Order: sequence, then C-alpha cells, then structure tokens
Amino acid sequence: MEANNHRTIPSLFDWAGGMPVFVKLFDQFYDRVLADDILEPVFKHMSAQHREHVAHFVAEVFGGPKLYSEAEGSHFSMVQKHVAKHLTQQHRKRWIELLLETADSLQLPDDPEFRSAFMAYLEWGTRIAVLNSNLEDLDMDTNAPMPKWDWGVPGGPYIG
Ligand code: HEM
Repeated sequence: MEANNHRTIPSLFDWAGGMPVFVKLFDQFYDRVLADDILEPVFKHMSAQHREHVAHFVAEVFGGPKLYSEAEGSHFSMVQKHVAKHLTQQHRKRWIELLLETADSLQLPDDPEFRSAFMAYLEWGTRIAVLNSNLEDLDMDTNAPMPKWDWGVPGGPYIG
C-alpha cells in the first residue's frame, strides 16, 4: 500500500480481490480457452500447472506475493515459453476477449480505473507475447526483473 495526500492506494492485486480471484480467473479462463476453436490448438498441450502459473505471474506483476518468481519461473522463463509458438493477432484478440468475459462473469471490479489498468496490461503483455512467439531464439537477459503494473494515469481506484 502506498500513501498519497488523501488516501491509501491499494495495489491492483488487492483491489482485484487477492490471490483467490486470480487463481479462479485463470482457471475459468483456460476452461474457455480449451472450448474455443481458435485457441484450443495453441493450448491443448499445456501443463497441468499452466493455469496456476499464469495466475501467479499476473498476480505478482499487479503487486501480489512473489509466488511465480520465487518458486515457479522468472520473467525470462515466461518470455521463453512463448518463443517459436507463432501466435497471430487472431490468437491474441481472442485471448483478451475470453479473459475479459471471464473477468465479467466473476465480477472482478469494473470501475473505469481498474479496468483501464487491467486492459493496458493485457494489451502490452499480449502484444509482447505475439512478438516473442515469432522469434526462433531469444536474446534476453536471463535475470531480467519481473514487470510491475500499476494504476497509470487515473492513479487509483474509482472514488466517485
Ligand atoms: C499478458 C499476457 C500473457 C501472460 C502474462 C502470459 C503468461 C504466461 C506464462 C506465465 C507462461 C508459462 C506458464 C508455465 O510456467 O507453465 C505462459 C506460457 C504460454 N503462453 Fe502465455 N501469457 C500471455 C499471453 C499469451 C497469449 C496471448 C498467448 C496465445 C494466444 C499465450 C500462449 C502461451 C503458450 C502457448 C504458452 C506455453 C504453454 C505450454 O507450456 O505449452 N500467452 N504464458
């Protein structure tokens, strides 16, 4: 938590509802992915831990505990997982569409401030995934830090 002049600003992680929300979001998201004609072929061989790893990764980026980077992977290993997967804009757009549908169905906070930060991260992260997926080799610092995402211009959640 970070103080500003008038209020305490929660992390995106706390505002979304903490780890159970991230785990449920990605669990239900990948159920939708596996039922989707465009994305099923991309994810049909994913590991049993994939859902939880992605949940932990995004939770950590949003200010949650370091479960991913301390026990499951690193920013480098996450980027590497996408290399040579040859993802397209069609894959990327459907990925975002299904994640937003899942977020709505789980009633994640829908204030304009949270959703704009969430959307900005999804645009950024998925576009990087597509770029990396069209590389055959990765030239990246293996110790690169985990990304961090925050509220951006709105600066904090909706206060009316
Ligand atoms: C914000 C955007 C994204 C994040 C944070 C993200 C995160 C991750 C993470 C953490 C892993 C590693 C999972 C593990 O350790 O088991 C992974 C793997 C993977 N991701 Fe992403 N990803 C993103 C976007 C995408 C998109 C848009 C696609 C395709 C439509 C995609 C396809 C894959 C695939 C195919 C793998 C490898 C799965 C396997 O193990 O077979 N990712 N991603």
